[in-house]
Order: sequence, then C-alpha cells, then structure tokens
Amino acid sequence: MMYYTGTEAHEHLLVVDVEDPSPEQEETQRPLTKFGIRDLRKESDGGDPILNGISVEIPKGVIVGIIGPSGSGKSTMLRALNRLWEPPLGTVFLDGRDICDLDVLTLRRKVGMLFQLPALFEGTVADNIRYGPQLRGQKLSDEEVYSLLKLADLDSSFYSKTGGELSVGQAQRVALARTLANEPEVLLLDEPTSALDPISTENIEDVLVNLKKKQGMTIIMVSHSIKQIQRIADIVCLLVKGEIVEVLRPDELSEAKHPMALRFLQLSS
Ligand SMILES: Nc1ncnc2c1ncn2[C@@H]1O[C@H](COP(=O)(O)OP(=O)(O)OP(=O)(O)O)[C@@H](O)[C@H]1O
Repeated sequence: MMYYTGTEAHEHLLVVDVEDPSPEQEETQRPLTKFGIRDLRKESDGGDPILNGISVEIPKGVIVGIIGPSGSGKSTMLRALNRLWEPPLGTVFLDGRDICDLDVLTLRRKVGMLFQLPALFEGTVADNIRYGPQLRGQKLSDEEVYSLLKLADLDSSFYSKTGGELSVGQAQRVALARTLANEPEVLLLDEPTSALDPISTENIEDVLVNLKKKQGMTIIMVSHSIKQIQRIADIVCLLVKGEIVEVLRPDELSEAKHPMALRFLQLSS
C-alpha cells in the first residue's frame, strides 16, 4: 500500500510502502503525516551547525530509522520532537499542529520516549507501569497492568518484581510498558537496544514491529545498527552534520548518493 506523504514545497517527498496497515487505519482513512518537521536549526557556541536545516515529513504508522555518524545530530533531532530540547529555529508539527501550542505534558503523553538505558523508579514493576496514568488520576487495574506487560512481551510474574531483580533487557521492556501505559501515538527511541544482548534486542524489535502492525504506532528510532534498521524500519533518514542528506527505504541504502552517507554506510555494513 502506497502512502504519499510529502508536500510539493517540501524538500523530502516520501512515498512509503507500508505493509499490513491495521483495519482501523484503513477504515478511518488516516491522516498521512504524523510529524512535519520544518527547518530545525541550531549552531554550537563556536558557530558549527548542530542541526543544519532538518526538514522531513514522517508518515503515520511506520517505523523510521535515524542513522548517521556520531555527533551528526540524531539525538538532538529526536529530542526536539517531544520538546525535551527546543530548537532556536524551526518548527515541529504533530498532526498538523505546532507542538509548541500543545501543553508539554499532553505532548509527552502522545509522544513517548525510551532511552538507551532504562531508568525505573523505586517500587515494583506494577508501580512503574501505573505511574503515568496515576499522574492523571487514573488507576490501572491489575488486568490492565498484565495486558501492558504482555504488550512488552513480559509475563505476569513480573508484576511484583523490583528493578534490582531484572536484567537490562527485561528492565527495558518494563520501561517500554510504562511508556505504553500512557497510550502514546508515537514512540521515540534513542538506541533502545544498544545495551542489550541479541536475544533481548530481538524481543524489543518484535514488540516494536507488533506495535506498528497492530496499533498503527508511529515509531522513530535512532540506531547505530544498520542491520537493525534493515530488519525493522520502513524508512531510513540518514543524517550527516546536522542535515538529513538521504531518505531511503532500508533495501535502497546501497543507492545512497551523498558521499559521506555512502562512506558511513560502507564502513558500518
Ligand atoms: N544543547 C547543545 N548545545 C551545544 N551543543 C550540543 C547541544 N546538544 C548537542 N550538542 C552537540 O551537537 C552534536 C550532535 O549531538 P547528538 O548527540 O545529537 O549527535 P548524535 O548523532 O546523536 O551522536 P551519537 O551517535 O554519538 O549519540 C554533538 O557535537 C553535541 O556535542
């Protein structure tokens, strides 16, 4: 199924082939663009570009991989999407609305984020999962906690465990379940599996692909692993020196034309 996701005036026009959109998405004729990112710019104190005019349309219900050399601005770009960092220039639109017009807590509920290392709060896994809804005065039932655990591929025995009893991979899945408890529409992931072993990595990748397929979740993931991006992403944005220099499908990476992007891909493969 093809989704045309750009505008004529825009630098990056994407036609994305999305497999298996959920039936709900088909029925509601979903809006095509989740994030519209316009000309994000930031210079370092020395005048070097950190973000050098990032502009891209991010479609709904796809996994977008963000790759590029170290220091190219991947994390900075990601953090701009839920206002963990505010760029001095440029605009981010979520469903067509400038994210600066949204209440920041509402924004962060809609746009959840997961980092490289999971940081769980004190208390049990269930306490962690209940935390976000509780802030809004909502108490999750045991069944709701179990179903969030299941969504993150954890069985019910994790309910009353504490952080100290978990492996890093399990803790990352609990952190994911805690984020999912807020019912986000978008997940931002900053190298979520780089501290995990291959089995835990595969578990997380499976969960992410299921979230996309079953819930139409939009997932934007920074990764250093080209192989991982090739396994799960629908679109790849290649950043070099604060600029998106290529937007490709994972199977087109060898066709990258930008010399530094090509070099990066060759060295990383
Ligand atoms: N608020 C800031 N002020 C000044 N410099 C910053 C700021 N945020 C990031 N930088 C610098 O911008 C550059 C891009 O950083 P960023 O962490 O976004 O890159 P990255 O591509 O995610 O790198 P890595 O792959 O190593 O994690 C780095 O040189 C960083 O030191």
